[in-house]
Amino acid sequence: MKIVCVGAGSMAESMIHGWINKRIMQPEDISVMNKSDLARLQFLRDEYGVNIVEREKTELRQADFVLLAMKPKDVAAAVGAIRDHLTADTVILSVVAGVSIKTIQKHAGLLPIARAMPNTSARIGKSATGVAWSQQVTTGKQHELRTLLSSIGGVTVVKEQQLHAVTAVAGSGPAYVYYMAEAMVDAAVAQGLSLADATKLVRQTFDGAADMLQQSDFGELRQKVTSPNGTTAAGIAALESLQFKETVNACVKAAADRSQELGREFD
Ligand SMILES: NC(=O)C1=CN([C@@H]2O[C@H](COP(=O)(O)OP(=O)(O)OC[C@H]3O[C@@H](n4cnc5c(N)ncnc54)[C@H](OP(=O)(O)O)[C@@H]3O)[C@@H](O)[C@H]2O)C=CC1
Ligand SMILES: O=C(O)[C@@H]1CCC=N1
Repeated sequence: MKIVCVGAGSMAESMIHGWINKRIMQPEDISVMNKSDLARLQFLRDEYGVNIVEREKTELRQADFVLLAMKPKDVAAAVGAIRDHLTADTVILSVVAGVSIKTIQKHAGLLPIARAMPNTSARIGKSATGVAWSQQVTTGKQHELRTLLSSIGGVTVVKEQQLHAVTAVAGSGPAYVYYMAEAMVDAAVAQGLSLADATKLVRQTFDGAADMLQQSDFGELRQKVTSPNGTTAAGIAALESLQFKETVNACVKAAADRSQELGREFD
């Protein structure tokens, strides 16, 4: 299997790292290209052993999958520059937020398109990825896609329209978790801990809780920590009085709305 990554930023790197780490892909079967940043391509070549797409772009003709990993605003130009080098059975795998299969086909022609929404935990094989594909993607290619995506984490097949929600909760999700971790460190420092101790304690708390989340119901886990009239109950009451769940709902809704908006803006 050969893959060309069009767009070589943080998402492409996370996926490349995951594929190579899990030995799903050999580095020599992966090629990278971007708009102008040659130093970035050279870094990826030196770090992972991948190829840089040559001026003639022959790598594209040989590709089974072409990963689109640029910002939504750059899709039209990027696809325009590669479309004449693609064959009819190249599958385009887009991780671009918001931009629909229909829009990509408008630029690329009626090729098989898959849209996936991974997150940066792909780097350590722990992405939460949602995926949808067009009817042109054959059963064999669907199987290869699942192999590719499951090598970077868990895969959930959804309807294309549901990718906005997947993006809002799982694509952007790691950033919310990091933000919560930052807030907990700040709060711990305000309660008298050193920054180093606060950071160590919060890191370990997230690590343990993330493992526990795999084993039981979320609400049950919370109940087990919460003694009647104890410290956790006091903390959760403060979160409730400040409408924490409503705040999280507003956060996920804003991200999903932005995903829809990006889709409209770059159609
Ligand atoms: N970061 C994340 O957590 C996630 C991101 N995504 C999606 O992945 C996509 C990429 O995000 P991310 O990796 O963070 O972005 P980056 O800004 O890190 O990388 C964008 C890449 O696109 C390249 N590019 C821009 N224009 C073109 C072009 N015309 N032809 C070829 N390459 C081009 C840039 O090249 P150059 O530097 O030369 O301009 C750069 O390599 C986005 O659409 C985002 O929605 C999806 C899931 C998670
Ligand atoms: O912020 C973004 O637009 C991208 C999509 C999901 C994560 N990062």
